[in-house]
Amino acid sequence: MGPLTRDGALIERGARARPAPPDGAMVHPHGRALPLRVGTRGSPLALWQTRDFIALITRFCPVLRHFEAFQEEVIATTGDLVQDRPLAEIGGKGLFAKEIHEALLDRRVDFAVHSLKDLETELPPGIVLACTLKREDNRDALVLGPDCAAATEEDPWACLPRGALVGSASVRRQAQLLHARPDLRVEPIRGNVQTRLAQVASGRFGSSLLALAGLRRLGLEEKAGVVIGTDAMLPAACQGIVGVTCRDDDVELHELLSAIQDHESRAVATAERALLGALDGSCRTPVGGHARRLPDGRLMVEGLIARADGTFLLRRSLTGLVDEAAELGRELGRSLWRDAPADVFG
Ligand SMILES: NCc1[nH]cc(CCC(=O)O)c1CC(=O)O
Repeated sequence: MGPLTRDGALIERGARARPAPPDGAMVHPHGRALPLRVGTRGSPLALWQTRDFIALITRFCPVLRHFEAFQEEVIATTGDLVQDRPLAEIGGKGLFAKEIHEALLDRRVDFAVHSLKDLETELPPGIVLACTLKREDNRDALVLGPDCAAATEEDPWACLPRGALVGSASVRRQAQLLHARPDLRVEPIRGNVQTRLAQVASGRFGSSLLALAGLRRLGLEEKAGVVIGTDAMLPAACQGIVGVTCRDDDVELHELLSAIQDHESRAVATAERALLGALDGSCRTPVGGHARRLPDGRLMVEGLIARADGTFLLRRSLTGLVDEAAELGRELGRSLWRDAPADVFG
């Protein structure tokens, strides 16, 4: 195995997993059968993230570079299959991961790559979050249609005309937008990033809110008309972070995966997932979370809970030691939970 230090700037882009060679399983020095089967959703963003991860792990484990070491298994999830309704209506948690967890537990795949913000805080027994990658920018961005004005620095919403229709299926984005701009209308927009962009370009929606991370990974950053600062819109917990799951009894793979983990990202993910867990809302509950390291090394966690129509919004922060990331997130979550009206929990 090669050196396990990580240099985010050196990640190879666009590496592709290939099918296993016809002459059967290969064995790598730890006695493990190759190829390793990687579970992934099939959206362009999911595939990009999976291939980026394969490039990364290959970099740190050169032995995997010399073989056709990975095999992608594309898995359709409930979140992918239901395109005609907002996910909040379907209910339940982990709509983008259930089928992927099942594939892991059935040993149809060895590990899986996820957008961590779509992964439920309590994983099924037998599955662990083995690794989190360096966080991409976690801010949201406005994609602007032809009727929008030029963006200004001081007011990110000023470019939206009065009464404009904004496409978003996220109650978190909707609540914060309506809180700032009660004149706007928000209607659900679904589908992958490209589909949403097309619906703004066609005029069906005046604008849309998307994660900057997704646009950037897909090479579509120029579509971000305005990048919304976290003061104006608190991102979703773990937005911009890719996480990798495996079976907890797969000790050697777990070790390999956790060796390439980004520790900073793990700390903020731990705090943000604990915050989310403590709030215990339904997927109709608008919740935001953002943790970051301060220059003095401590961890600051910000959290937000709101009513979907924007008529209630509570935002607080808590600062503490990085080693207590989970406790910090949980305590902040509990404090928000105590002071939010019952109806926001859906
Ligand atoms: N729910 C879909 C989803 N899951 C992760 C991302 C963006 C990438 C990331 O957060 O890492 C997106 C698209 C979006 O919210 O615009």
